[in-house]
Amino acid sequence: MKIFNAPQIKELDIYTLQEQKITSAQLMERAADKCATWLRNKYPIHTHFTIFCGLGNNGGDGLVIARILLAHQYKVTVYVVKHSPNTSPDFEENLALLKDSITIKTIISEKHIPPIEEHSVIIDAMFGAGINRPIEGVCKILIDQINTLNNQKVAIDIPSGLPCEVADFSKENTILKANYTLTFEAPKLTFLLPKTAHYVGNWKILSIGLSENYKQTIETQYEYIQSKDILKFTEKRASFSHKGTFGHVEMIGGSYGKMGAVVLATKASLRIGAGLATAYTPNCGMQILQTSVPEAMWTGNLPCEHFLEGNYISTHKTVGIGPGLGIHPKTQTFLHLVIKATKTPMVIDADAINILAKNKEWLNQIPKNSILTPHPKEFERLVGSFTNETEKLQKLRAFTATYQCLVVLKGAHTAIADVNGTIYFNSTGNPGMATGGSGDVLTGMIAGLLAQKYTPLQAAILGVYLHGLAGDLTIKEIGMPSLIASDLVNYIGKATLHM
Ligand SMILES: NC(=O)C1=CN([C@@H]2O[C@H](COP(=O)(O)OP(=O)(O)OC[C@H]3O[C@@H](n4cnc5c(N)ncnc54)[C@H](OP(=O)(O)O)[C@@H]3O)[C@@H](O)[C@H]2O)[C@H](O)CC1
Ligand SMILES: [K+]
Repeated sequence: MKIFNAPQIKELDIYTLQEQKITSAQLMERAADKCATWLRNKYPIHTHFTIFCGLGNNGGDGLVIARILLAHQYKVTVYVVKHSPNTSPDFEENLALLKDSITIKTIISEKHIPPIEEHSVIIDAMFGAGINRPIEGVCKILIDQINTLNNQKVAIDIPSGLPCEVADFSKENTILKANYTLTFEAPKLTFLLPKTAHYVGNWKILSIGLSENYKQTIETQYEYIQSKDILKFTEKRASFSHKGTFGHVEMIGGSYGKMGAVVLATKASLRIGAGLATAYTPNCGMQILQTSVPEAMWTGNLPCEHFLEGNYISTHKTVGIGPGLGIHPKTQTFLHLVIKATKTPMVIDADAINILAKNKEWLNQIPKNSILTPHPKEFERLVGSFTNETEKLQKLRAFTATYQCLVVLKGAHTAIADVNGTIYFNSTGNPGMATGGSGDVLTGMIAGLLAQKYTPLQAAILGVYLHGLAGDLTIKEIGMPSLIASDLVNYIGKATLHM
């Protein structure tokens, strides 16, 4: 699903009105009706709503929602925050319609800000996608006050003050903190970024029937990955397949005391469907690997006992490297040899990333279209520090362009940055997955998919999506705090049933 910025949403609106031969007021009615339906399903009939409306179309949505809720016997109080002489035509039209049903109160200055009933649900329809500068004056005072209240707060389209994309003013801006956000058609970029996501609460996408034809023509820098995006490229197995059909993963890593990471990654590569897997570890890993993953083969390189060192000869398998690797100087040299000897895309994780961060001149030598899977701290080691989300995304794009690789930046809504600059955000996963070994499982899954001849972008997207889904399925059974990385491996199979 594409993620649009504010000008793109406007374009899409205008095209939709022409294509469907409807007025903007009819589109507003459709959008507000979706919100009202959601509210009616969630809140029982005696619920009181306090709706704060701005003067543009977000405010117009609020007025229509009020009209619909009133018609369904809800108790509704509406305030229009009059911060400017300008109003939108659809706001005016709906203000006139609502005036027939209730008295609408106006907030012009601080003294008009009302006390709010303790159990009233606050609907935020002050500013939506049209926000273009910091909020000041009476709106700021009102939002600051609302943010101190424990009432449930439902934002329409976007919490007031939050831009669709990160803007220069978002850092010091006043933003309403919602429990729920009912957003139209597609999520906004700021819903997916760590510094701004907490304003949005639980968000729901409400489809308002914008032109699918026109969406196809809009080029976006961001996408949101859902199950239907995955289904486009997953492949069924042909009847006459054999284990060679599904590739051979070579999982390189491990050091004394950190062998579990390779166990998890190797198992995950097999669970996601690689035909064969070989774990490549120091000698101290041989018995551990052979016992805990009997399906995999083992190889090492004498005389490395506790960490990998020495020579490396490629056997042209699909390489994943990093889990449990350590950063011993001899291991660093070994990693350089692996990178130079490997000619096809590889998965680079954990200490392999940390070693590259110490030896940046080697980055130019990694095979084209390789996939690096850093967590935020590892990413920072690679690209240097960043002060805000815009800078982080810029650095992410610059990195993939410079080194012609993909980056999987792990976290809530893991971001997959393609070589061409598109960034895909994941929709699966949960905080229970913030646990040791979770990343090693992901490395194994992506390597296993690469071995099965998915393209690097497909392998990264599919691996991240299914990894998150395995986590979501796990917590349904055992809860979040109990989730450990081995559970993720065990639930890969169930996750793939959704493909
Ligand atoms: N396709 C859709 O998604 C649909 C969305 N709808 C709703 O429409 C809004 C967007 O409406 P819009 O009128 O464009 O914008 P807003 O209501 O968010 O803002 C109105 C004006 O407010 C001014 N503004 C901006 N920032 C500030 C500020 N900090 N302080 C004061 N005023 C501000 C600005 O006008 P200026 O001329 O003053 O610059 C805005 O234009 C969308 O979010 C949905 O809720 C439709 O209802 C259906 C289709
Ligand atoms: K809003």
